[in-house]
Amino acid sequence: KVCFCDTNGELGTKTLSELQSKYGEGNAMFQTCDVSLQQPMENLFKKVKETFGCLDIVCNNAGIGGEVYPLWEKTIDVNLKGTTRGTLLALEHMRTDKGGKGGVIINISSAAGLNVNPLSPVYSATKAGIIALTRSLAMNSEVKSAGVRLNVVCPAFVDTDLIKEINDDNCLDVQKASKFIEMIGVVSKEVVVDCFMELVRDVNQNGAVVKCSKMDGTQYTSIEVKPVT
Ligand SMILES: NC(=O)C1=CN([C@@H]2O[C@H](COP(=O)(O)OP(=O)(O)OC[C@H]3O[C@@H](n4cnc5c(N)ncnc54)[C@H](O)[C@@H]3O)[C@@H](O)[C@H]2O)C=CC1
Ligand SMILES: CC/C=C\C[C@H](O)[C@H](O)/C=C/C=C/C=C\C=C\C(=O)C/C=C\CCC(=O)O
Repeated sequence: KVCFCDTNGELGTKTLSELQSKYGEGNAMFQTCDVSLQQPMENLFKKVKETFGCLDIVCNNAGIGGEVYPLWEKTIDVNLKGTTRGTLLALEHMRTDKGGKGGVIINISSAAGLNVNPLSPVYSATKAGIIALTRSLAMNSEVKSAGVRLNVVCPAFVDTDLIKEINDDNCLDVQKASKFIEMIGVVSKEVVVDCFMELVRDVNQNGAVVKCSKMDGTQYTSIEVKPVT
């Protein structure tokens, strides 16, 4: 069973029909919802719990690019605040100490958050924030005891609309970006899905940061962690 949300109602409804005809009407739900808004997101999580009984897997995936005002602020609202909101709501519904059944949260960051990207600094900062948020919660002893794992996927370039829409609003130098993307290469959506599924299925993965790139393949990063006592 799956529920997904998007601000694009038309695309969401089309995808919902496809999922329902493949997996059955009662097994897929779509809600138009903006991840940057608290109340609609709270309502959505409640609705999923009422409809499906519990939440086992949550993916915070919504993301945009924007480097000039007011788009840079929206980029922080959607990418960093939206992912934080979705993560905290997911935790609330999944934690065994709050009546949940445990589960796994997968957040979608970017290689731009692992590395730096001088052509999209605001985007890059939001994606670095997502990595820090996810790893920090994954290492929190109370979250661990409550049966929730958190992992993060950092794709380099993926064949989606996001990289087809590079312009002066979301990039500081479109020509340089195009050359950079050509150099790194672009992976298919399936590569990211495989990585996502591995992090869902492997119960030993908690706090994992995985980069998927055409140039380097799929790599688990190793960042030294000094345990907080
Ligand atoms: N395409 C790429 O090269 C890469 C993408 N990513 C990340 O992957 C994730 C998915 O992006 P793509 O599928 O590539 O882009 P996309 O542009 O095809 O899809 C993003 C989706 O998010 C939705 N969305 C935007 N703002 C929203 C909001 N406020 N609330 C709810 N939904 C909203 C859009 O309507 C769209 O359907 C994003 O977080 C992106 O930053 C990360 C690295 C590389
Ligand atoms: C170069 C892109 C510039 C602008 C793009 C816009 O901001 C756009 O809206 C979205 C960008 C999405 C970027 C996705 C991935 C970015 C990856 C990197 O910047 C770094 C990739 C590889 C670095 C080499 C490595 O670490 O392996």
